[in-house]
Amino acid sequence: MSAPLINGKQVSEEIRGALREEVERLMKQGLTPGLAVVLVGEDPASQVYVRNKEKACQDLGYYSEVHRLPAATSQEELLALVDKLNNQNNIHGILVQLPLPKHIDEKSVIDAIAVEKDVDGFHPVNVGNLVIGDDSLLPCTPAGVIELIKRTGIEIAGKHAVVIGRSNIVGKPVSLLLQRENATVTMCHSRTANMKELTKQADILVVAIGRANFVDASYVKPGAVVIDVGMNRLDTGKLAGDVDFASVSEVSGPITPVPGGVGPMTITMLMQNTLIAAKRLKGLA
Ligand SMILES: Nc1nc2c(c(=O)[nH]1)N[C@@H](CN(C=O)c1ccc(C(=O)N[C@@H](CCC(=O)O)C(=O)O)cc1)CN2
Repeated sequence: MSAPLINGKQVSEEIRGALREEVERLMKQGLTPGLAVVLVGEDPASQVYVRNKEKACQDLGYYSEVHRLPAATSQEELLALVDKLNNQNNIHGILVQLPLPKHIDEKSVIDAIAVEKDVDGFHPVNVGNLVIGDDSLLPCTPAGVIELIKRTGIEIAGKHAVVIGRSNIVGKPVSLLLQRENATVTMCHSRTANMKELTKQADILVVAIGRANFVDASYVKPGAVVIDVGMNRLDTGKLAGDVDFASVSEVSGPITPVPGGVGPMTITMLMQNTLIAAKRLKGLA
């Protein structure tokens, strides 16, 4: 490997340091940011992510509530909890961990979260504001991708960015955020013809297609920045990105590893969103 690593853990720690200091200042003004996380069921990966969110709150001095509900929880029960949290003054951010059990309609639950407490940035009003370029709470992983690129000292403006993947939670919002940073953006997806012809034009390649090791060196222009948003658990138990790191890092420029790249930024951006939401709700921003 010759390509420089983009270190998500390090960038994440830098941001958390600044958040910690800001929380200390806000607490002197009587504001403690509060985050409620709701987990339904026992998905092992979700349990780890929720525990890490709880730890991040403790580490940064936030108030936190974790609601662990049985898998058989009904949609009505979950909506009643969301309603209670919407009206709770010490809670500024609400996150319902995804995926939800199949009998619960994700959209109904996301739509029920108060827009100003939607620290996941998934509510249609926040998505709409992102599309038109108005102020909104940004989805955590896409916001983390942009922070990671910028804080590594990589210029986005004027670059050709190619995004592989068109999901509502990563591909679409990351494309919009790259445009907002003045990149020229091309989107590819599973039905794109001649994908390599497009990806080989990318100065910045963001991969979020959800297929382990999908992108190898033949997709990448020499020296291009490569951001791997993939997180695929292999049968061996190992975590793999959507990028074949060994192959791509032979030709690429700066590249994110998995783990240790975009992943750590997701929870850090959640903490940042919670702080922003708390300040807005208190009239301090
Ligand atoms: N309501 C939400 N649900 C889910 C989201 C989300 O943003 N909001 N994203 C993912 C899970 N996720 C946070 O919830 C998340 C995923 C991965 C990481 C992370 O730090 N990954 C590490 C590796 C961890 C491991 O070994 O498993 C890394 O990449 O270094 C943090 C958060 C789905 N659900």
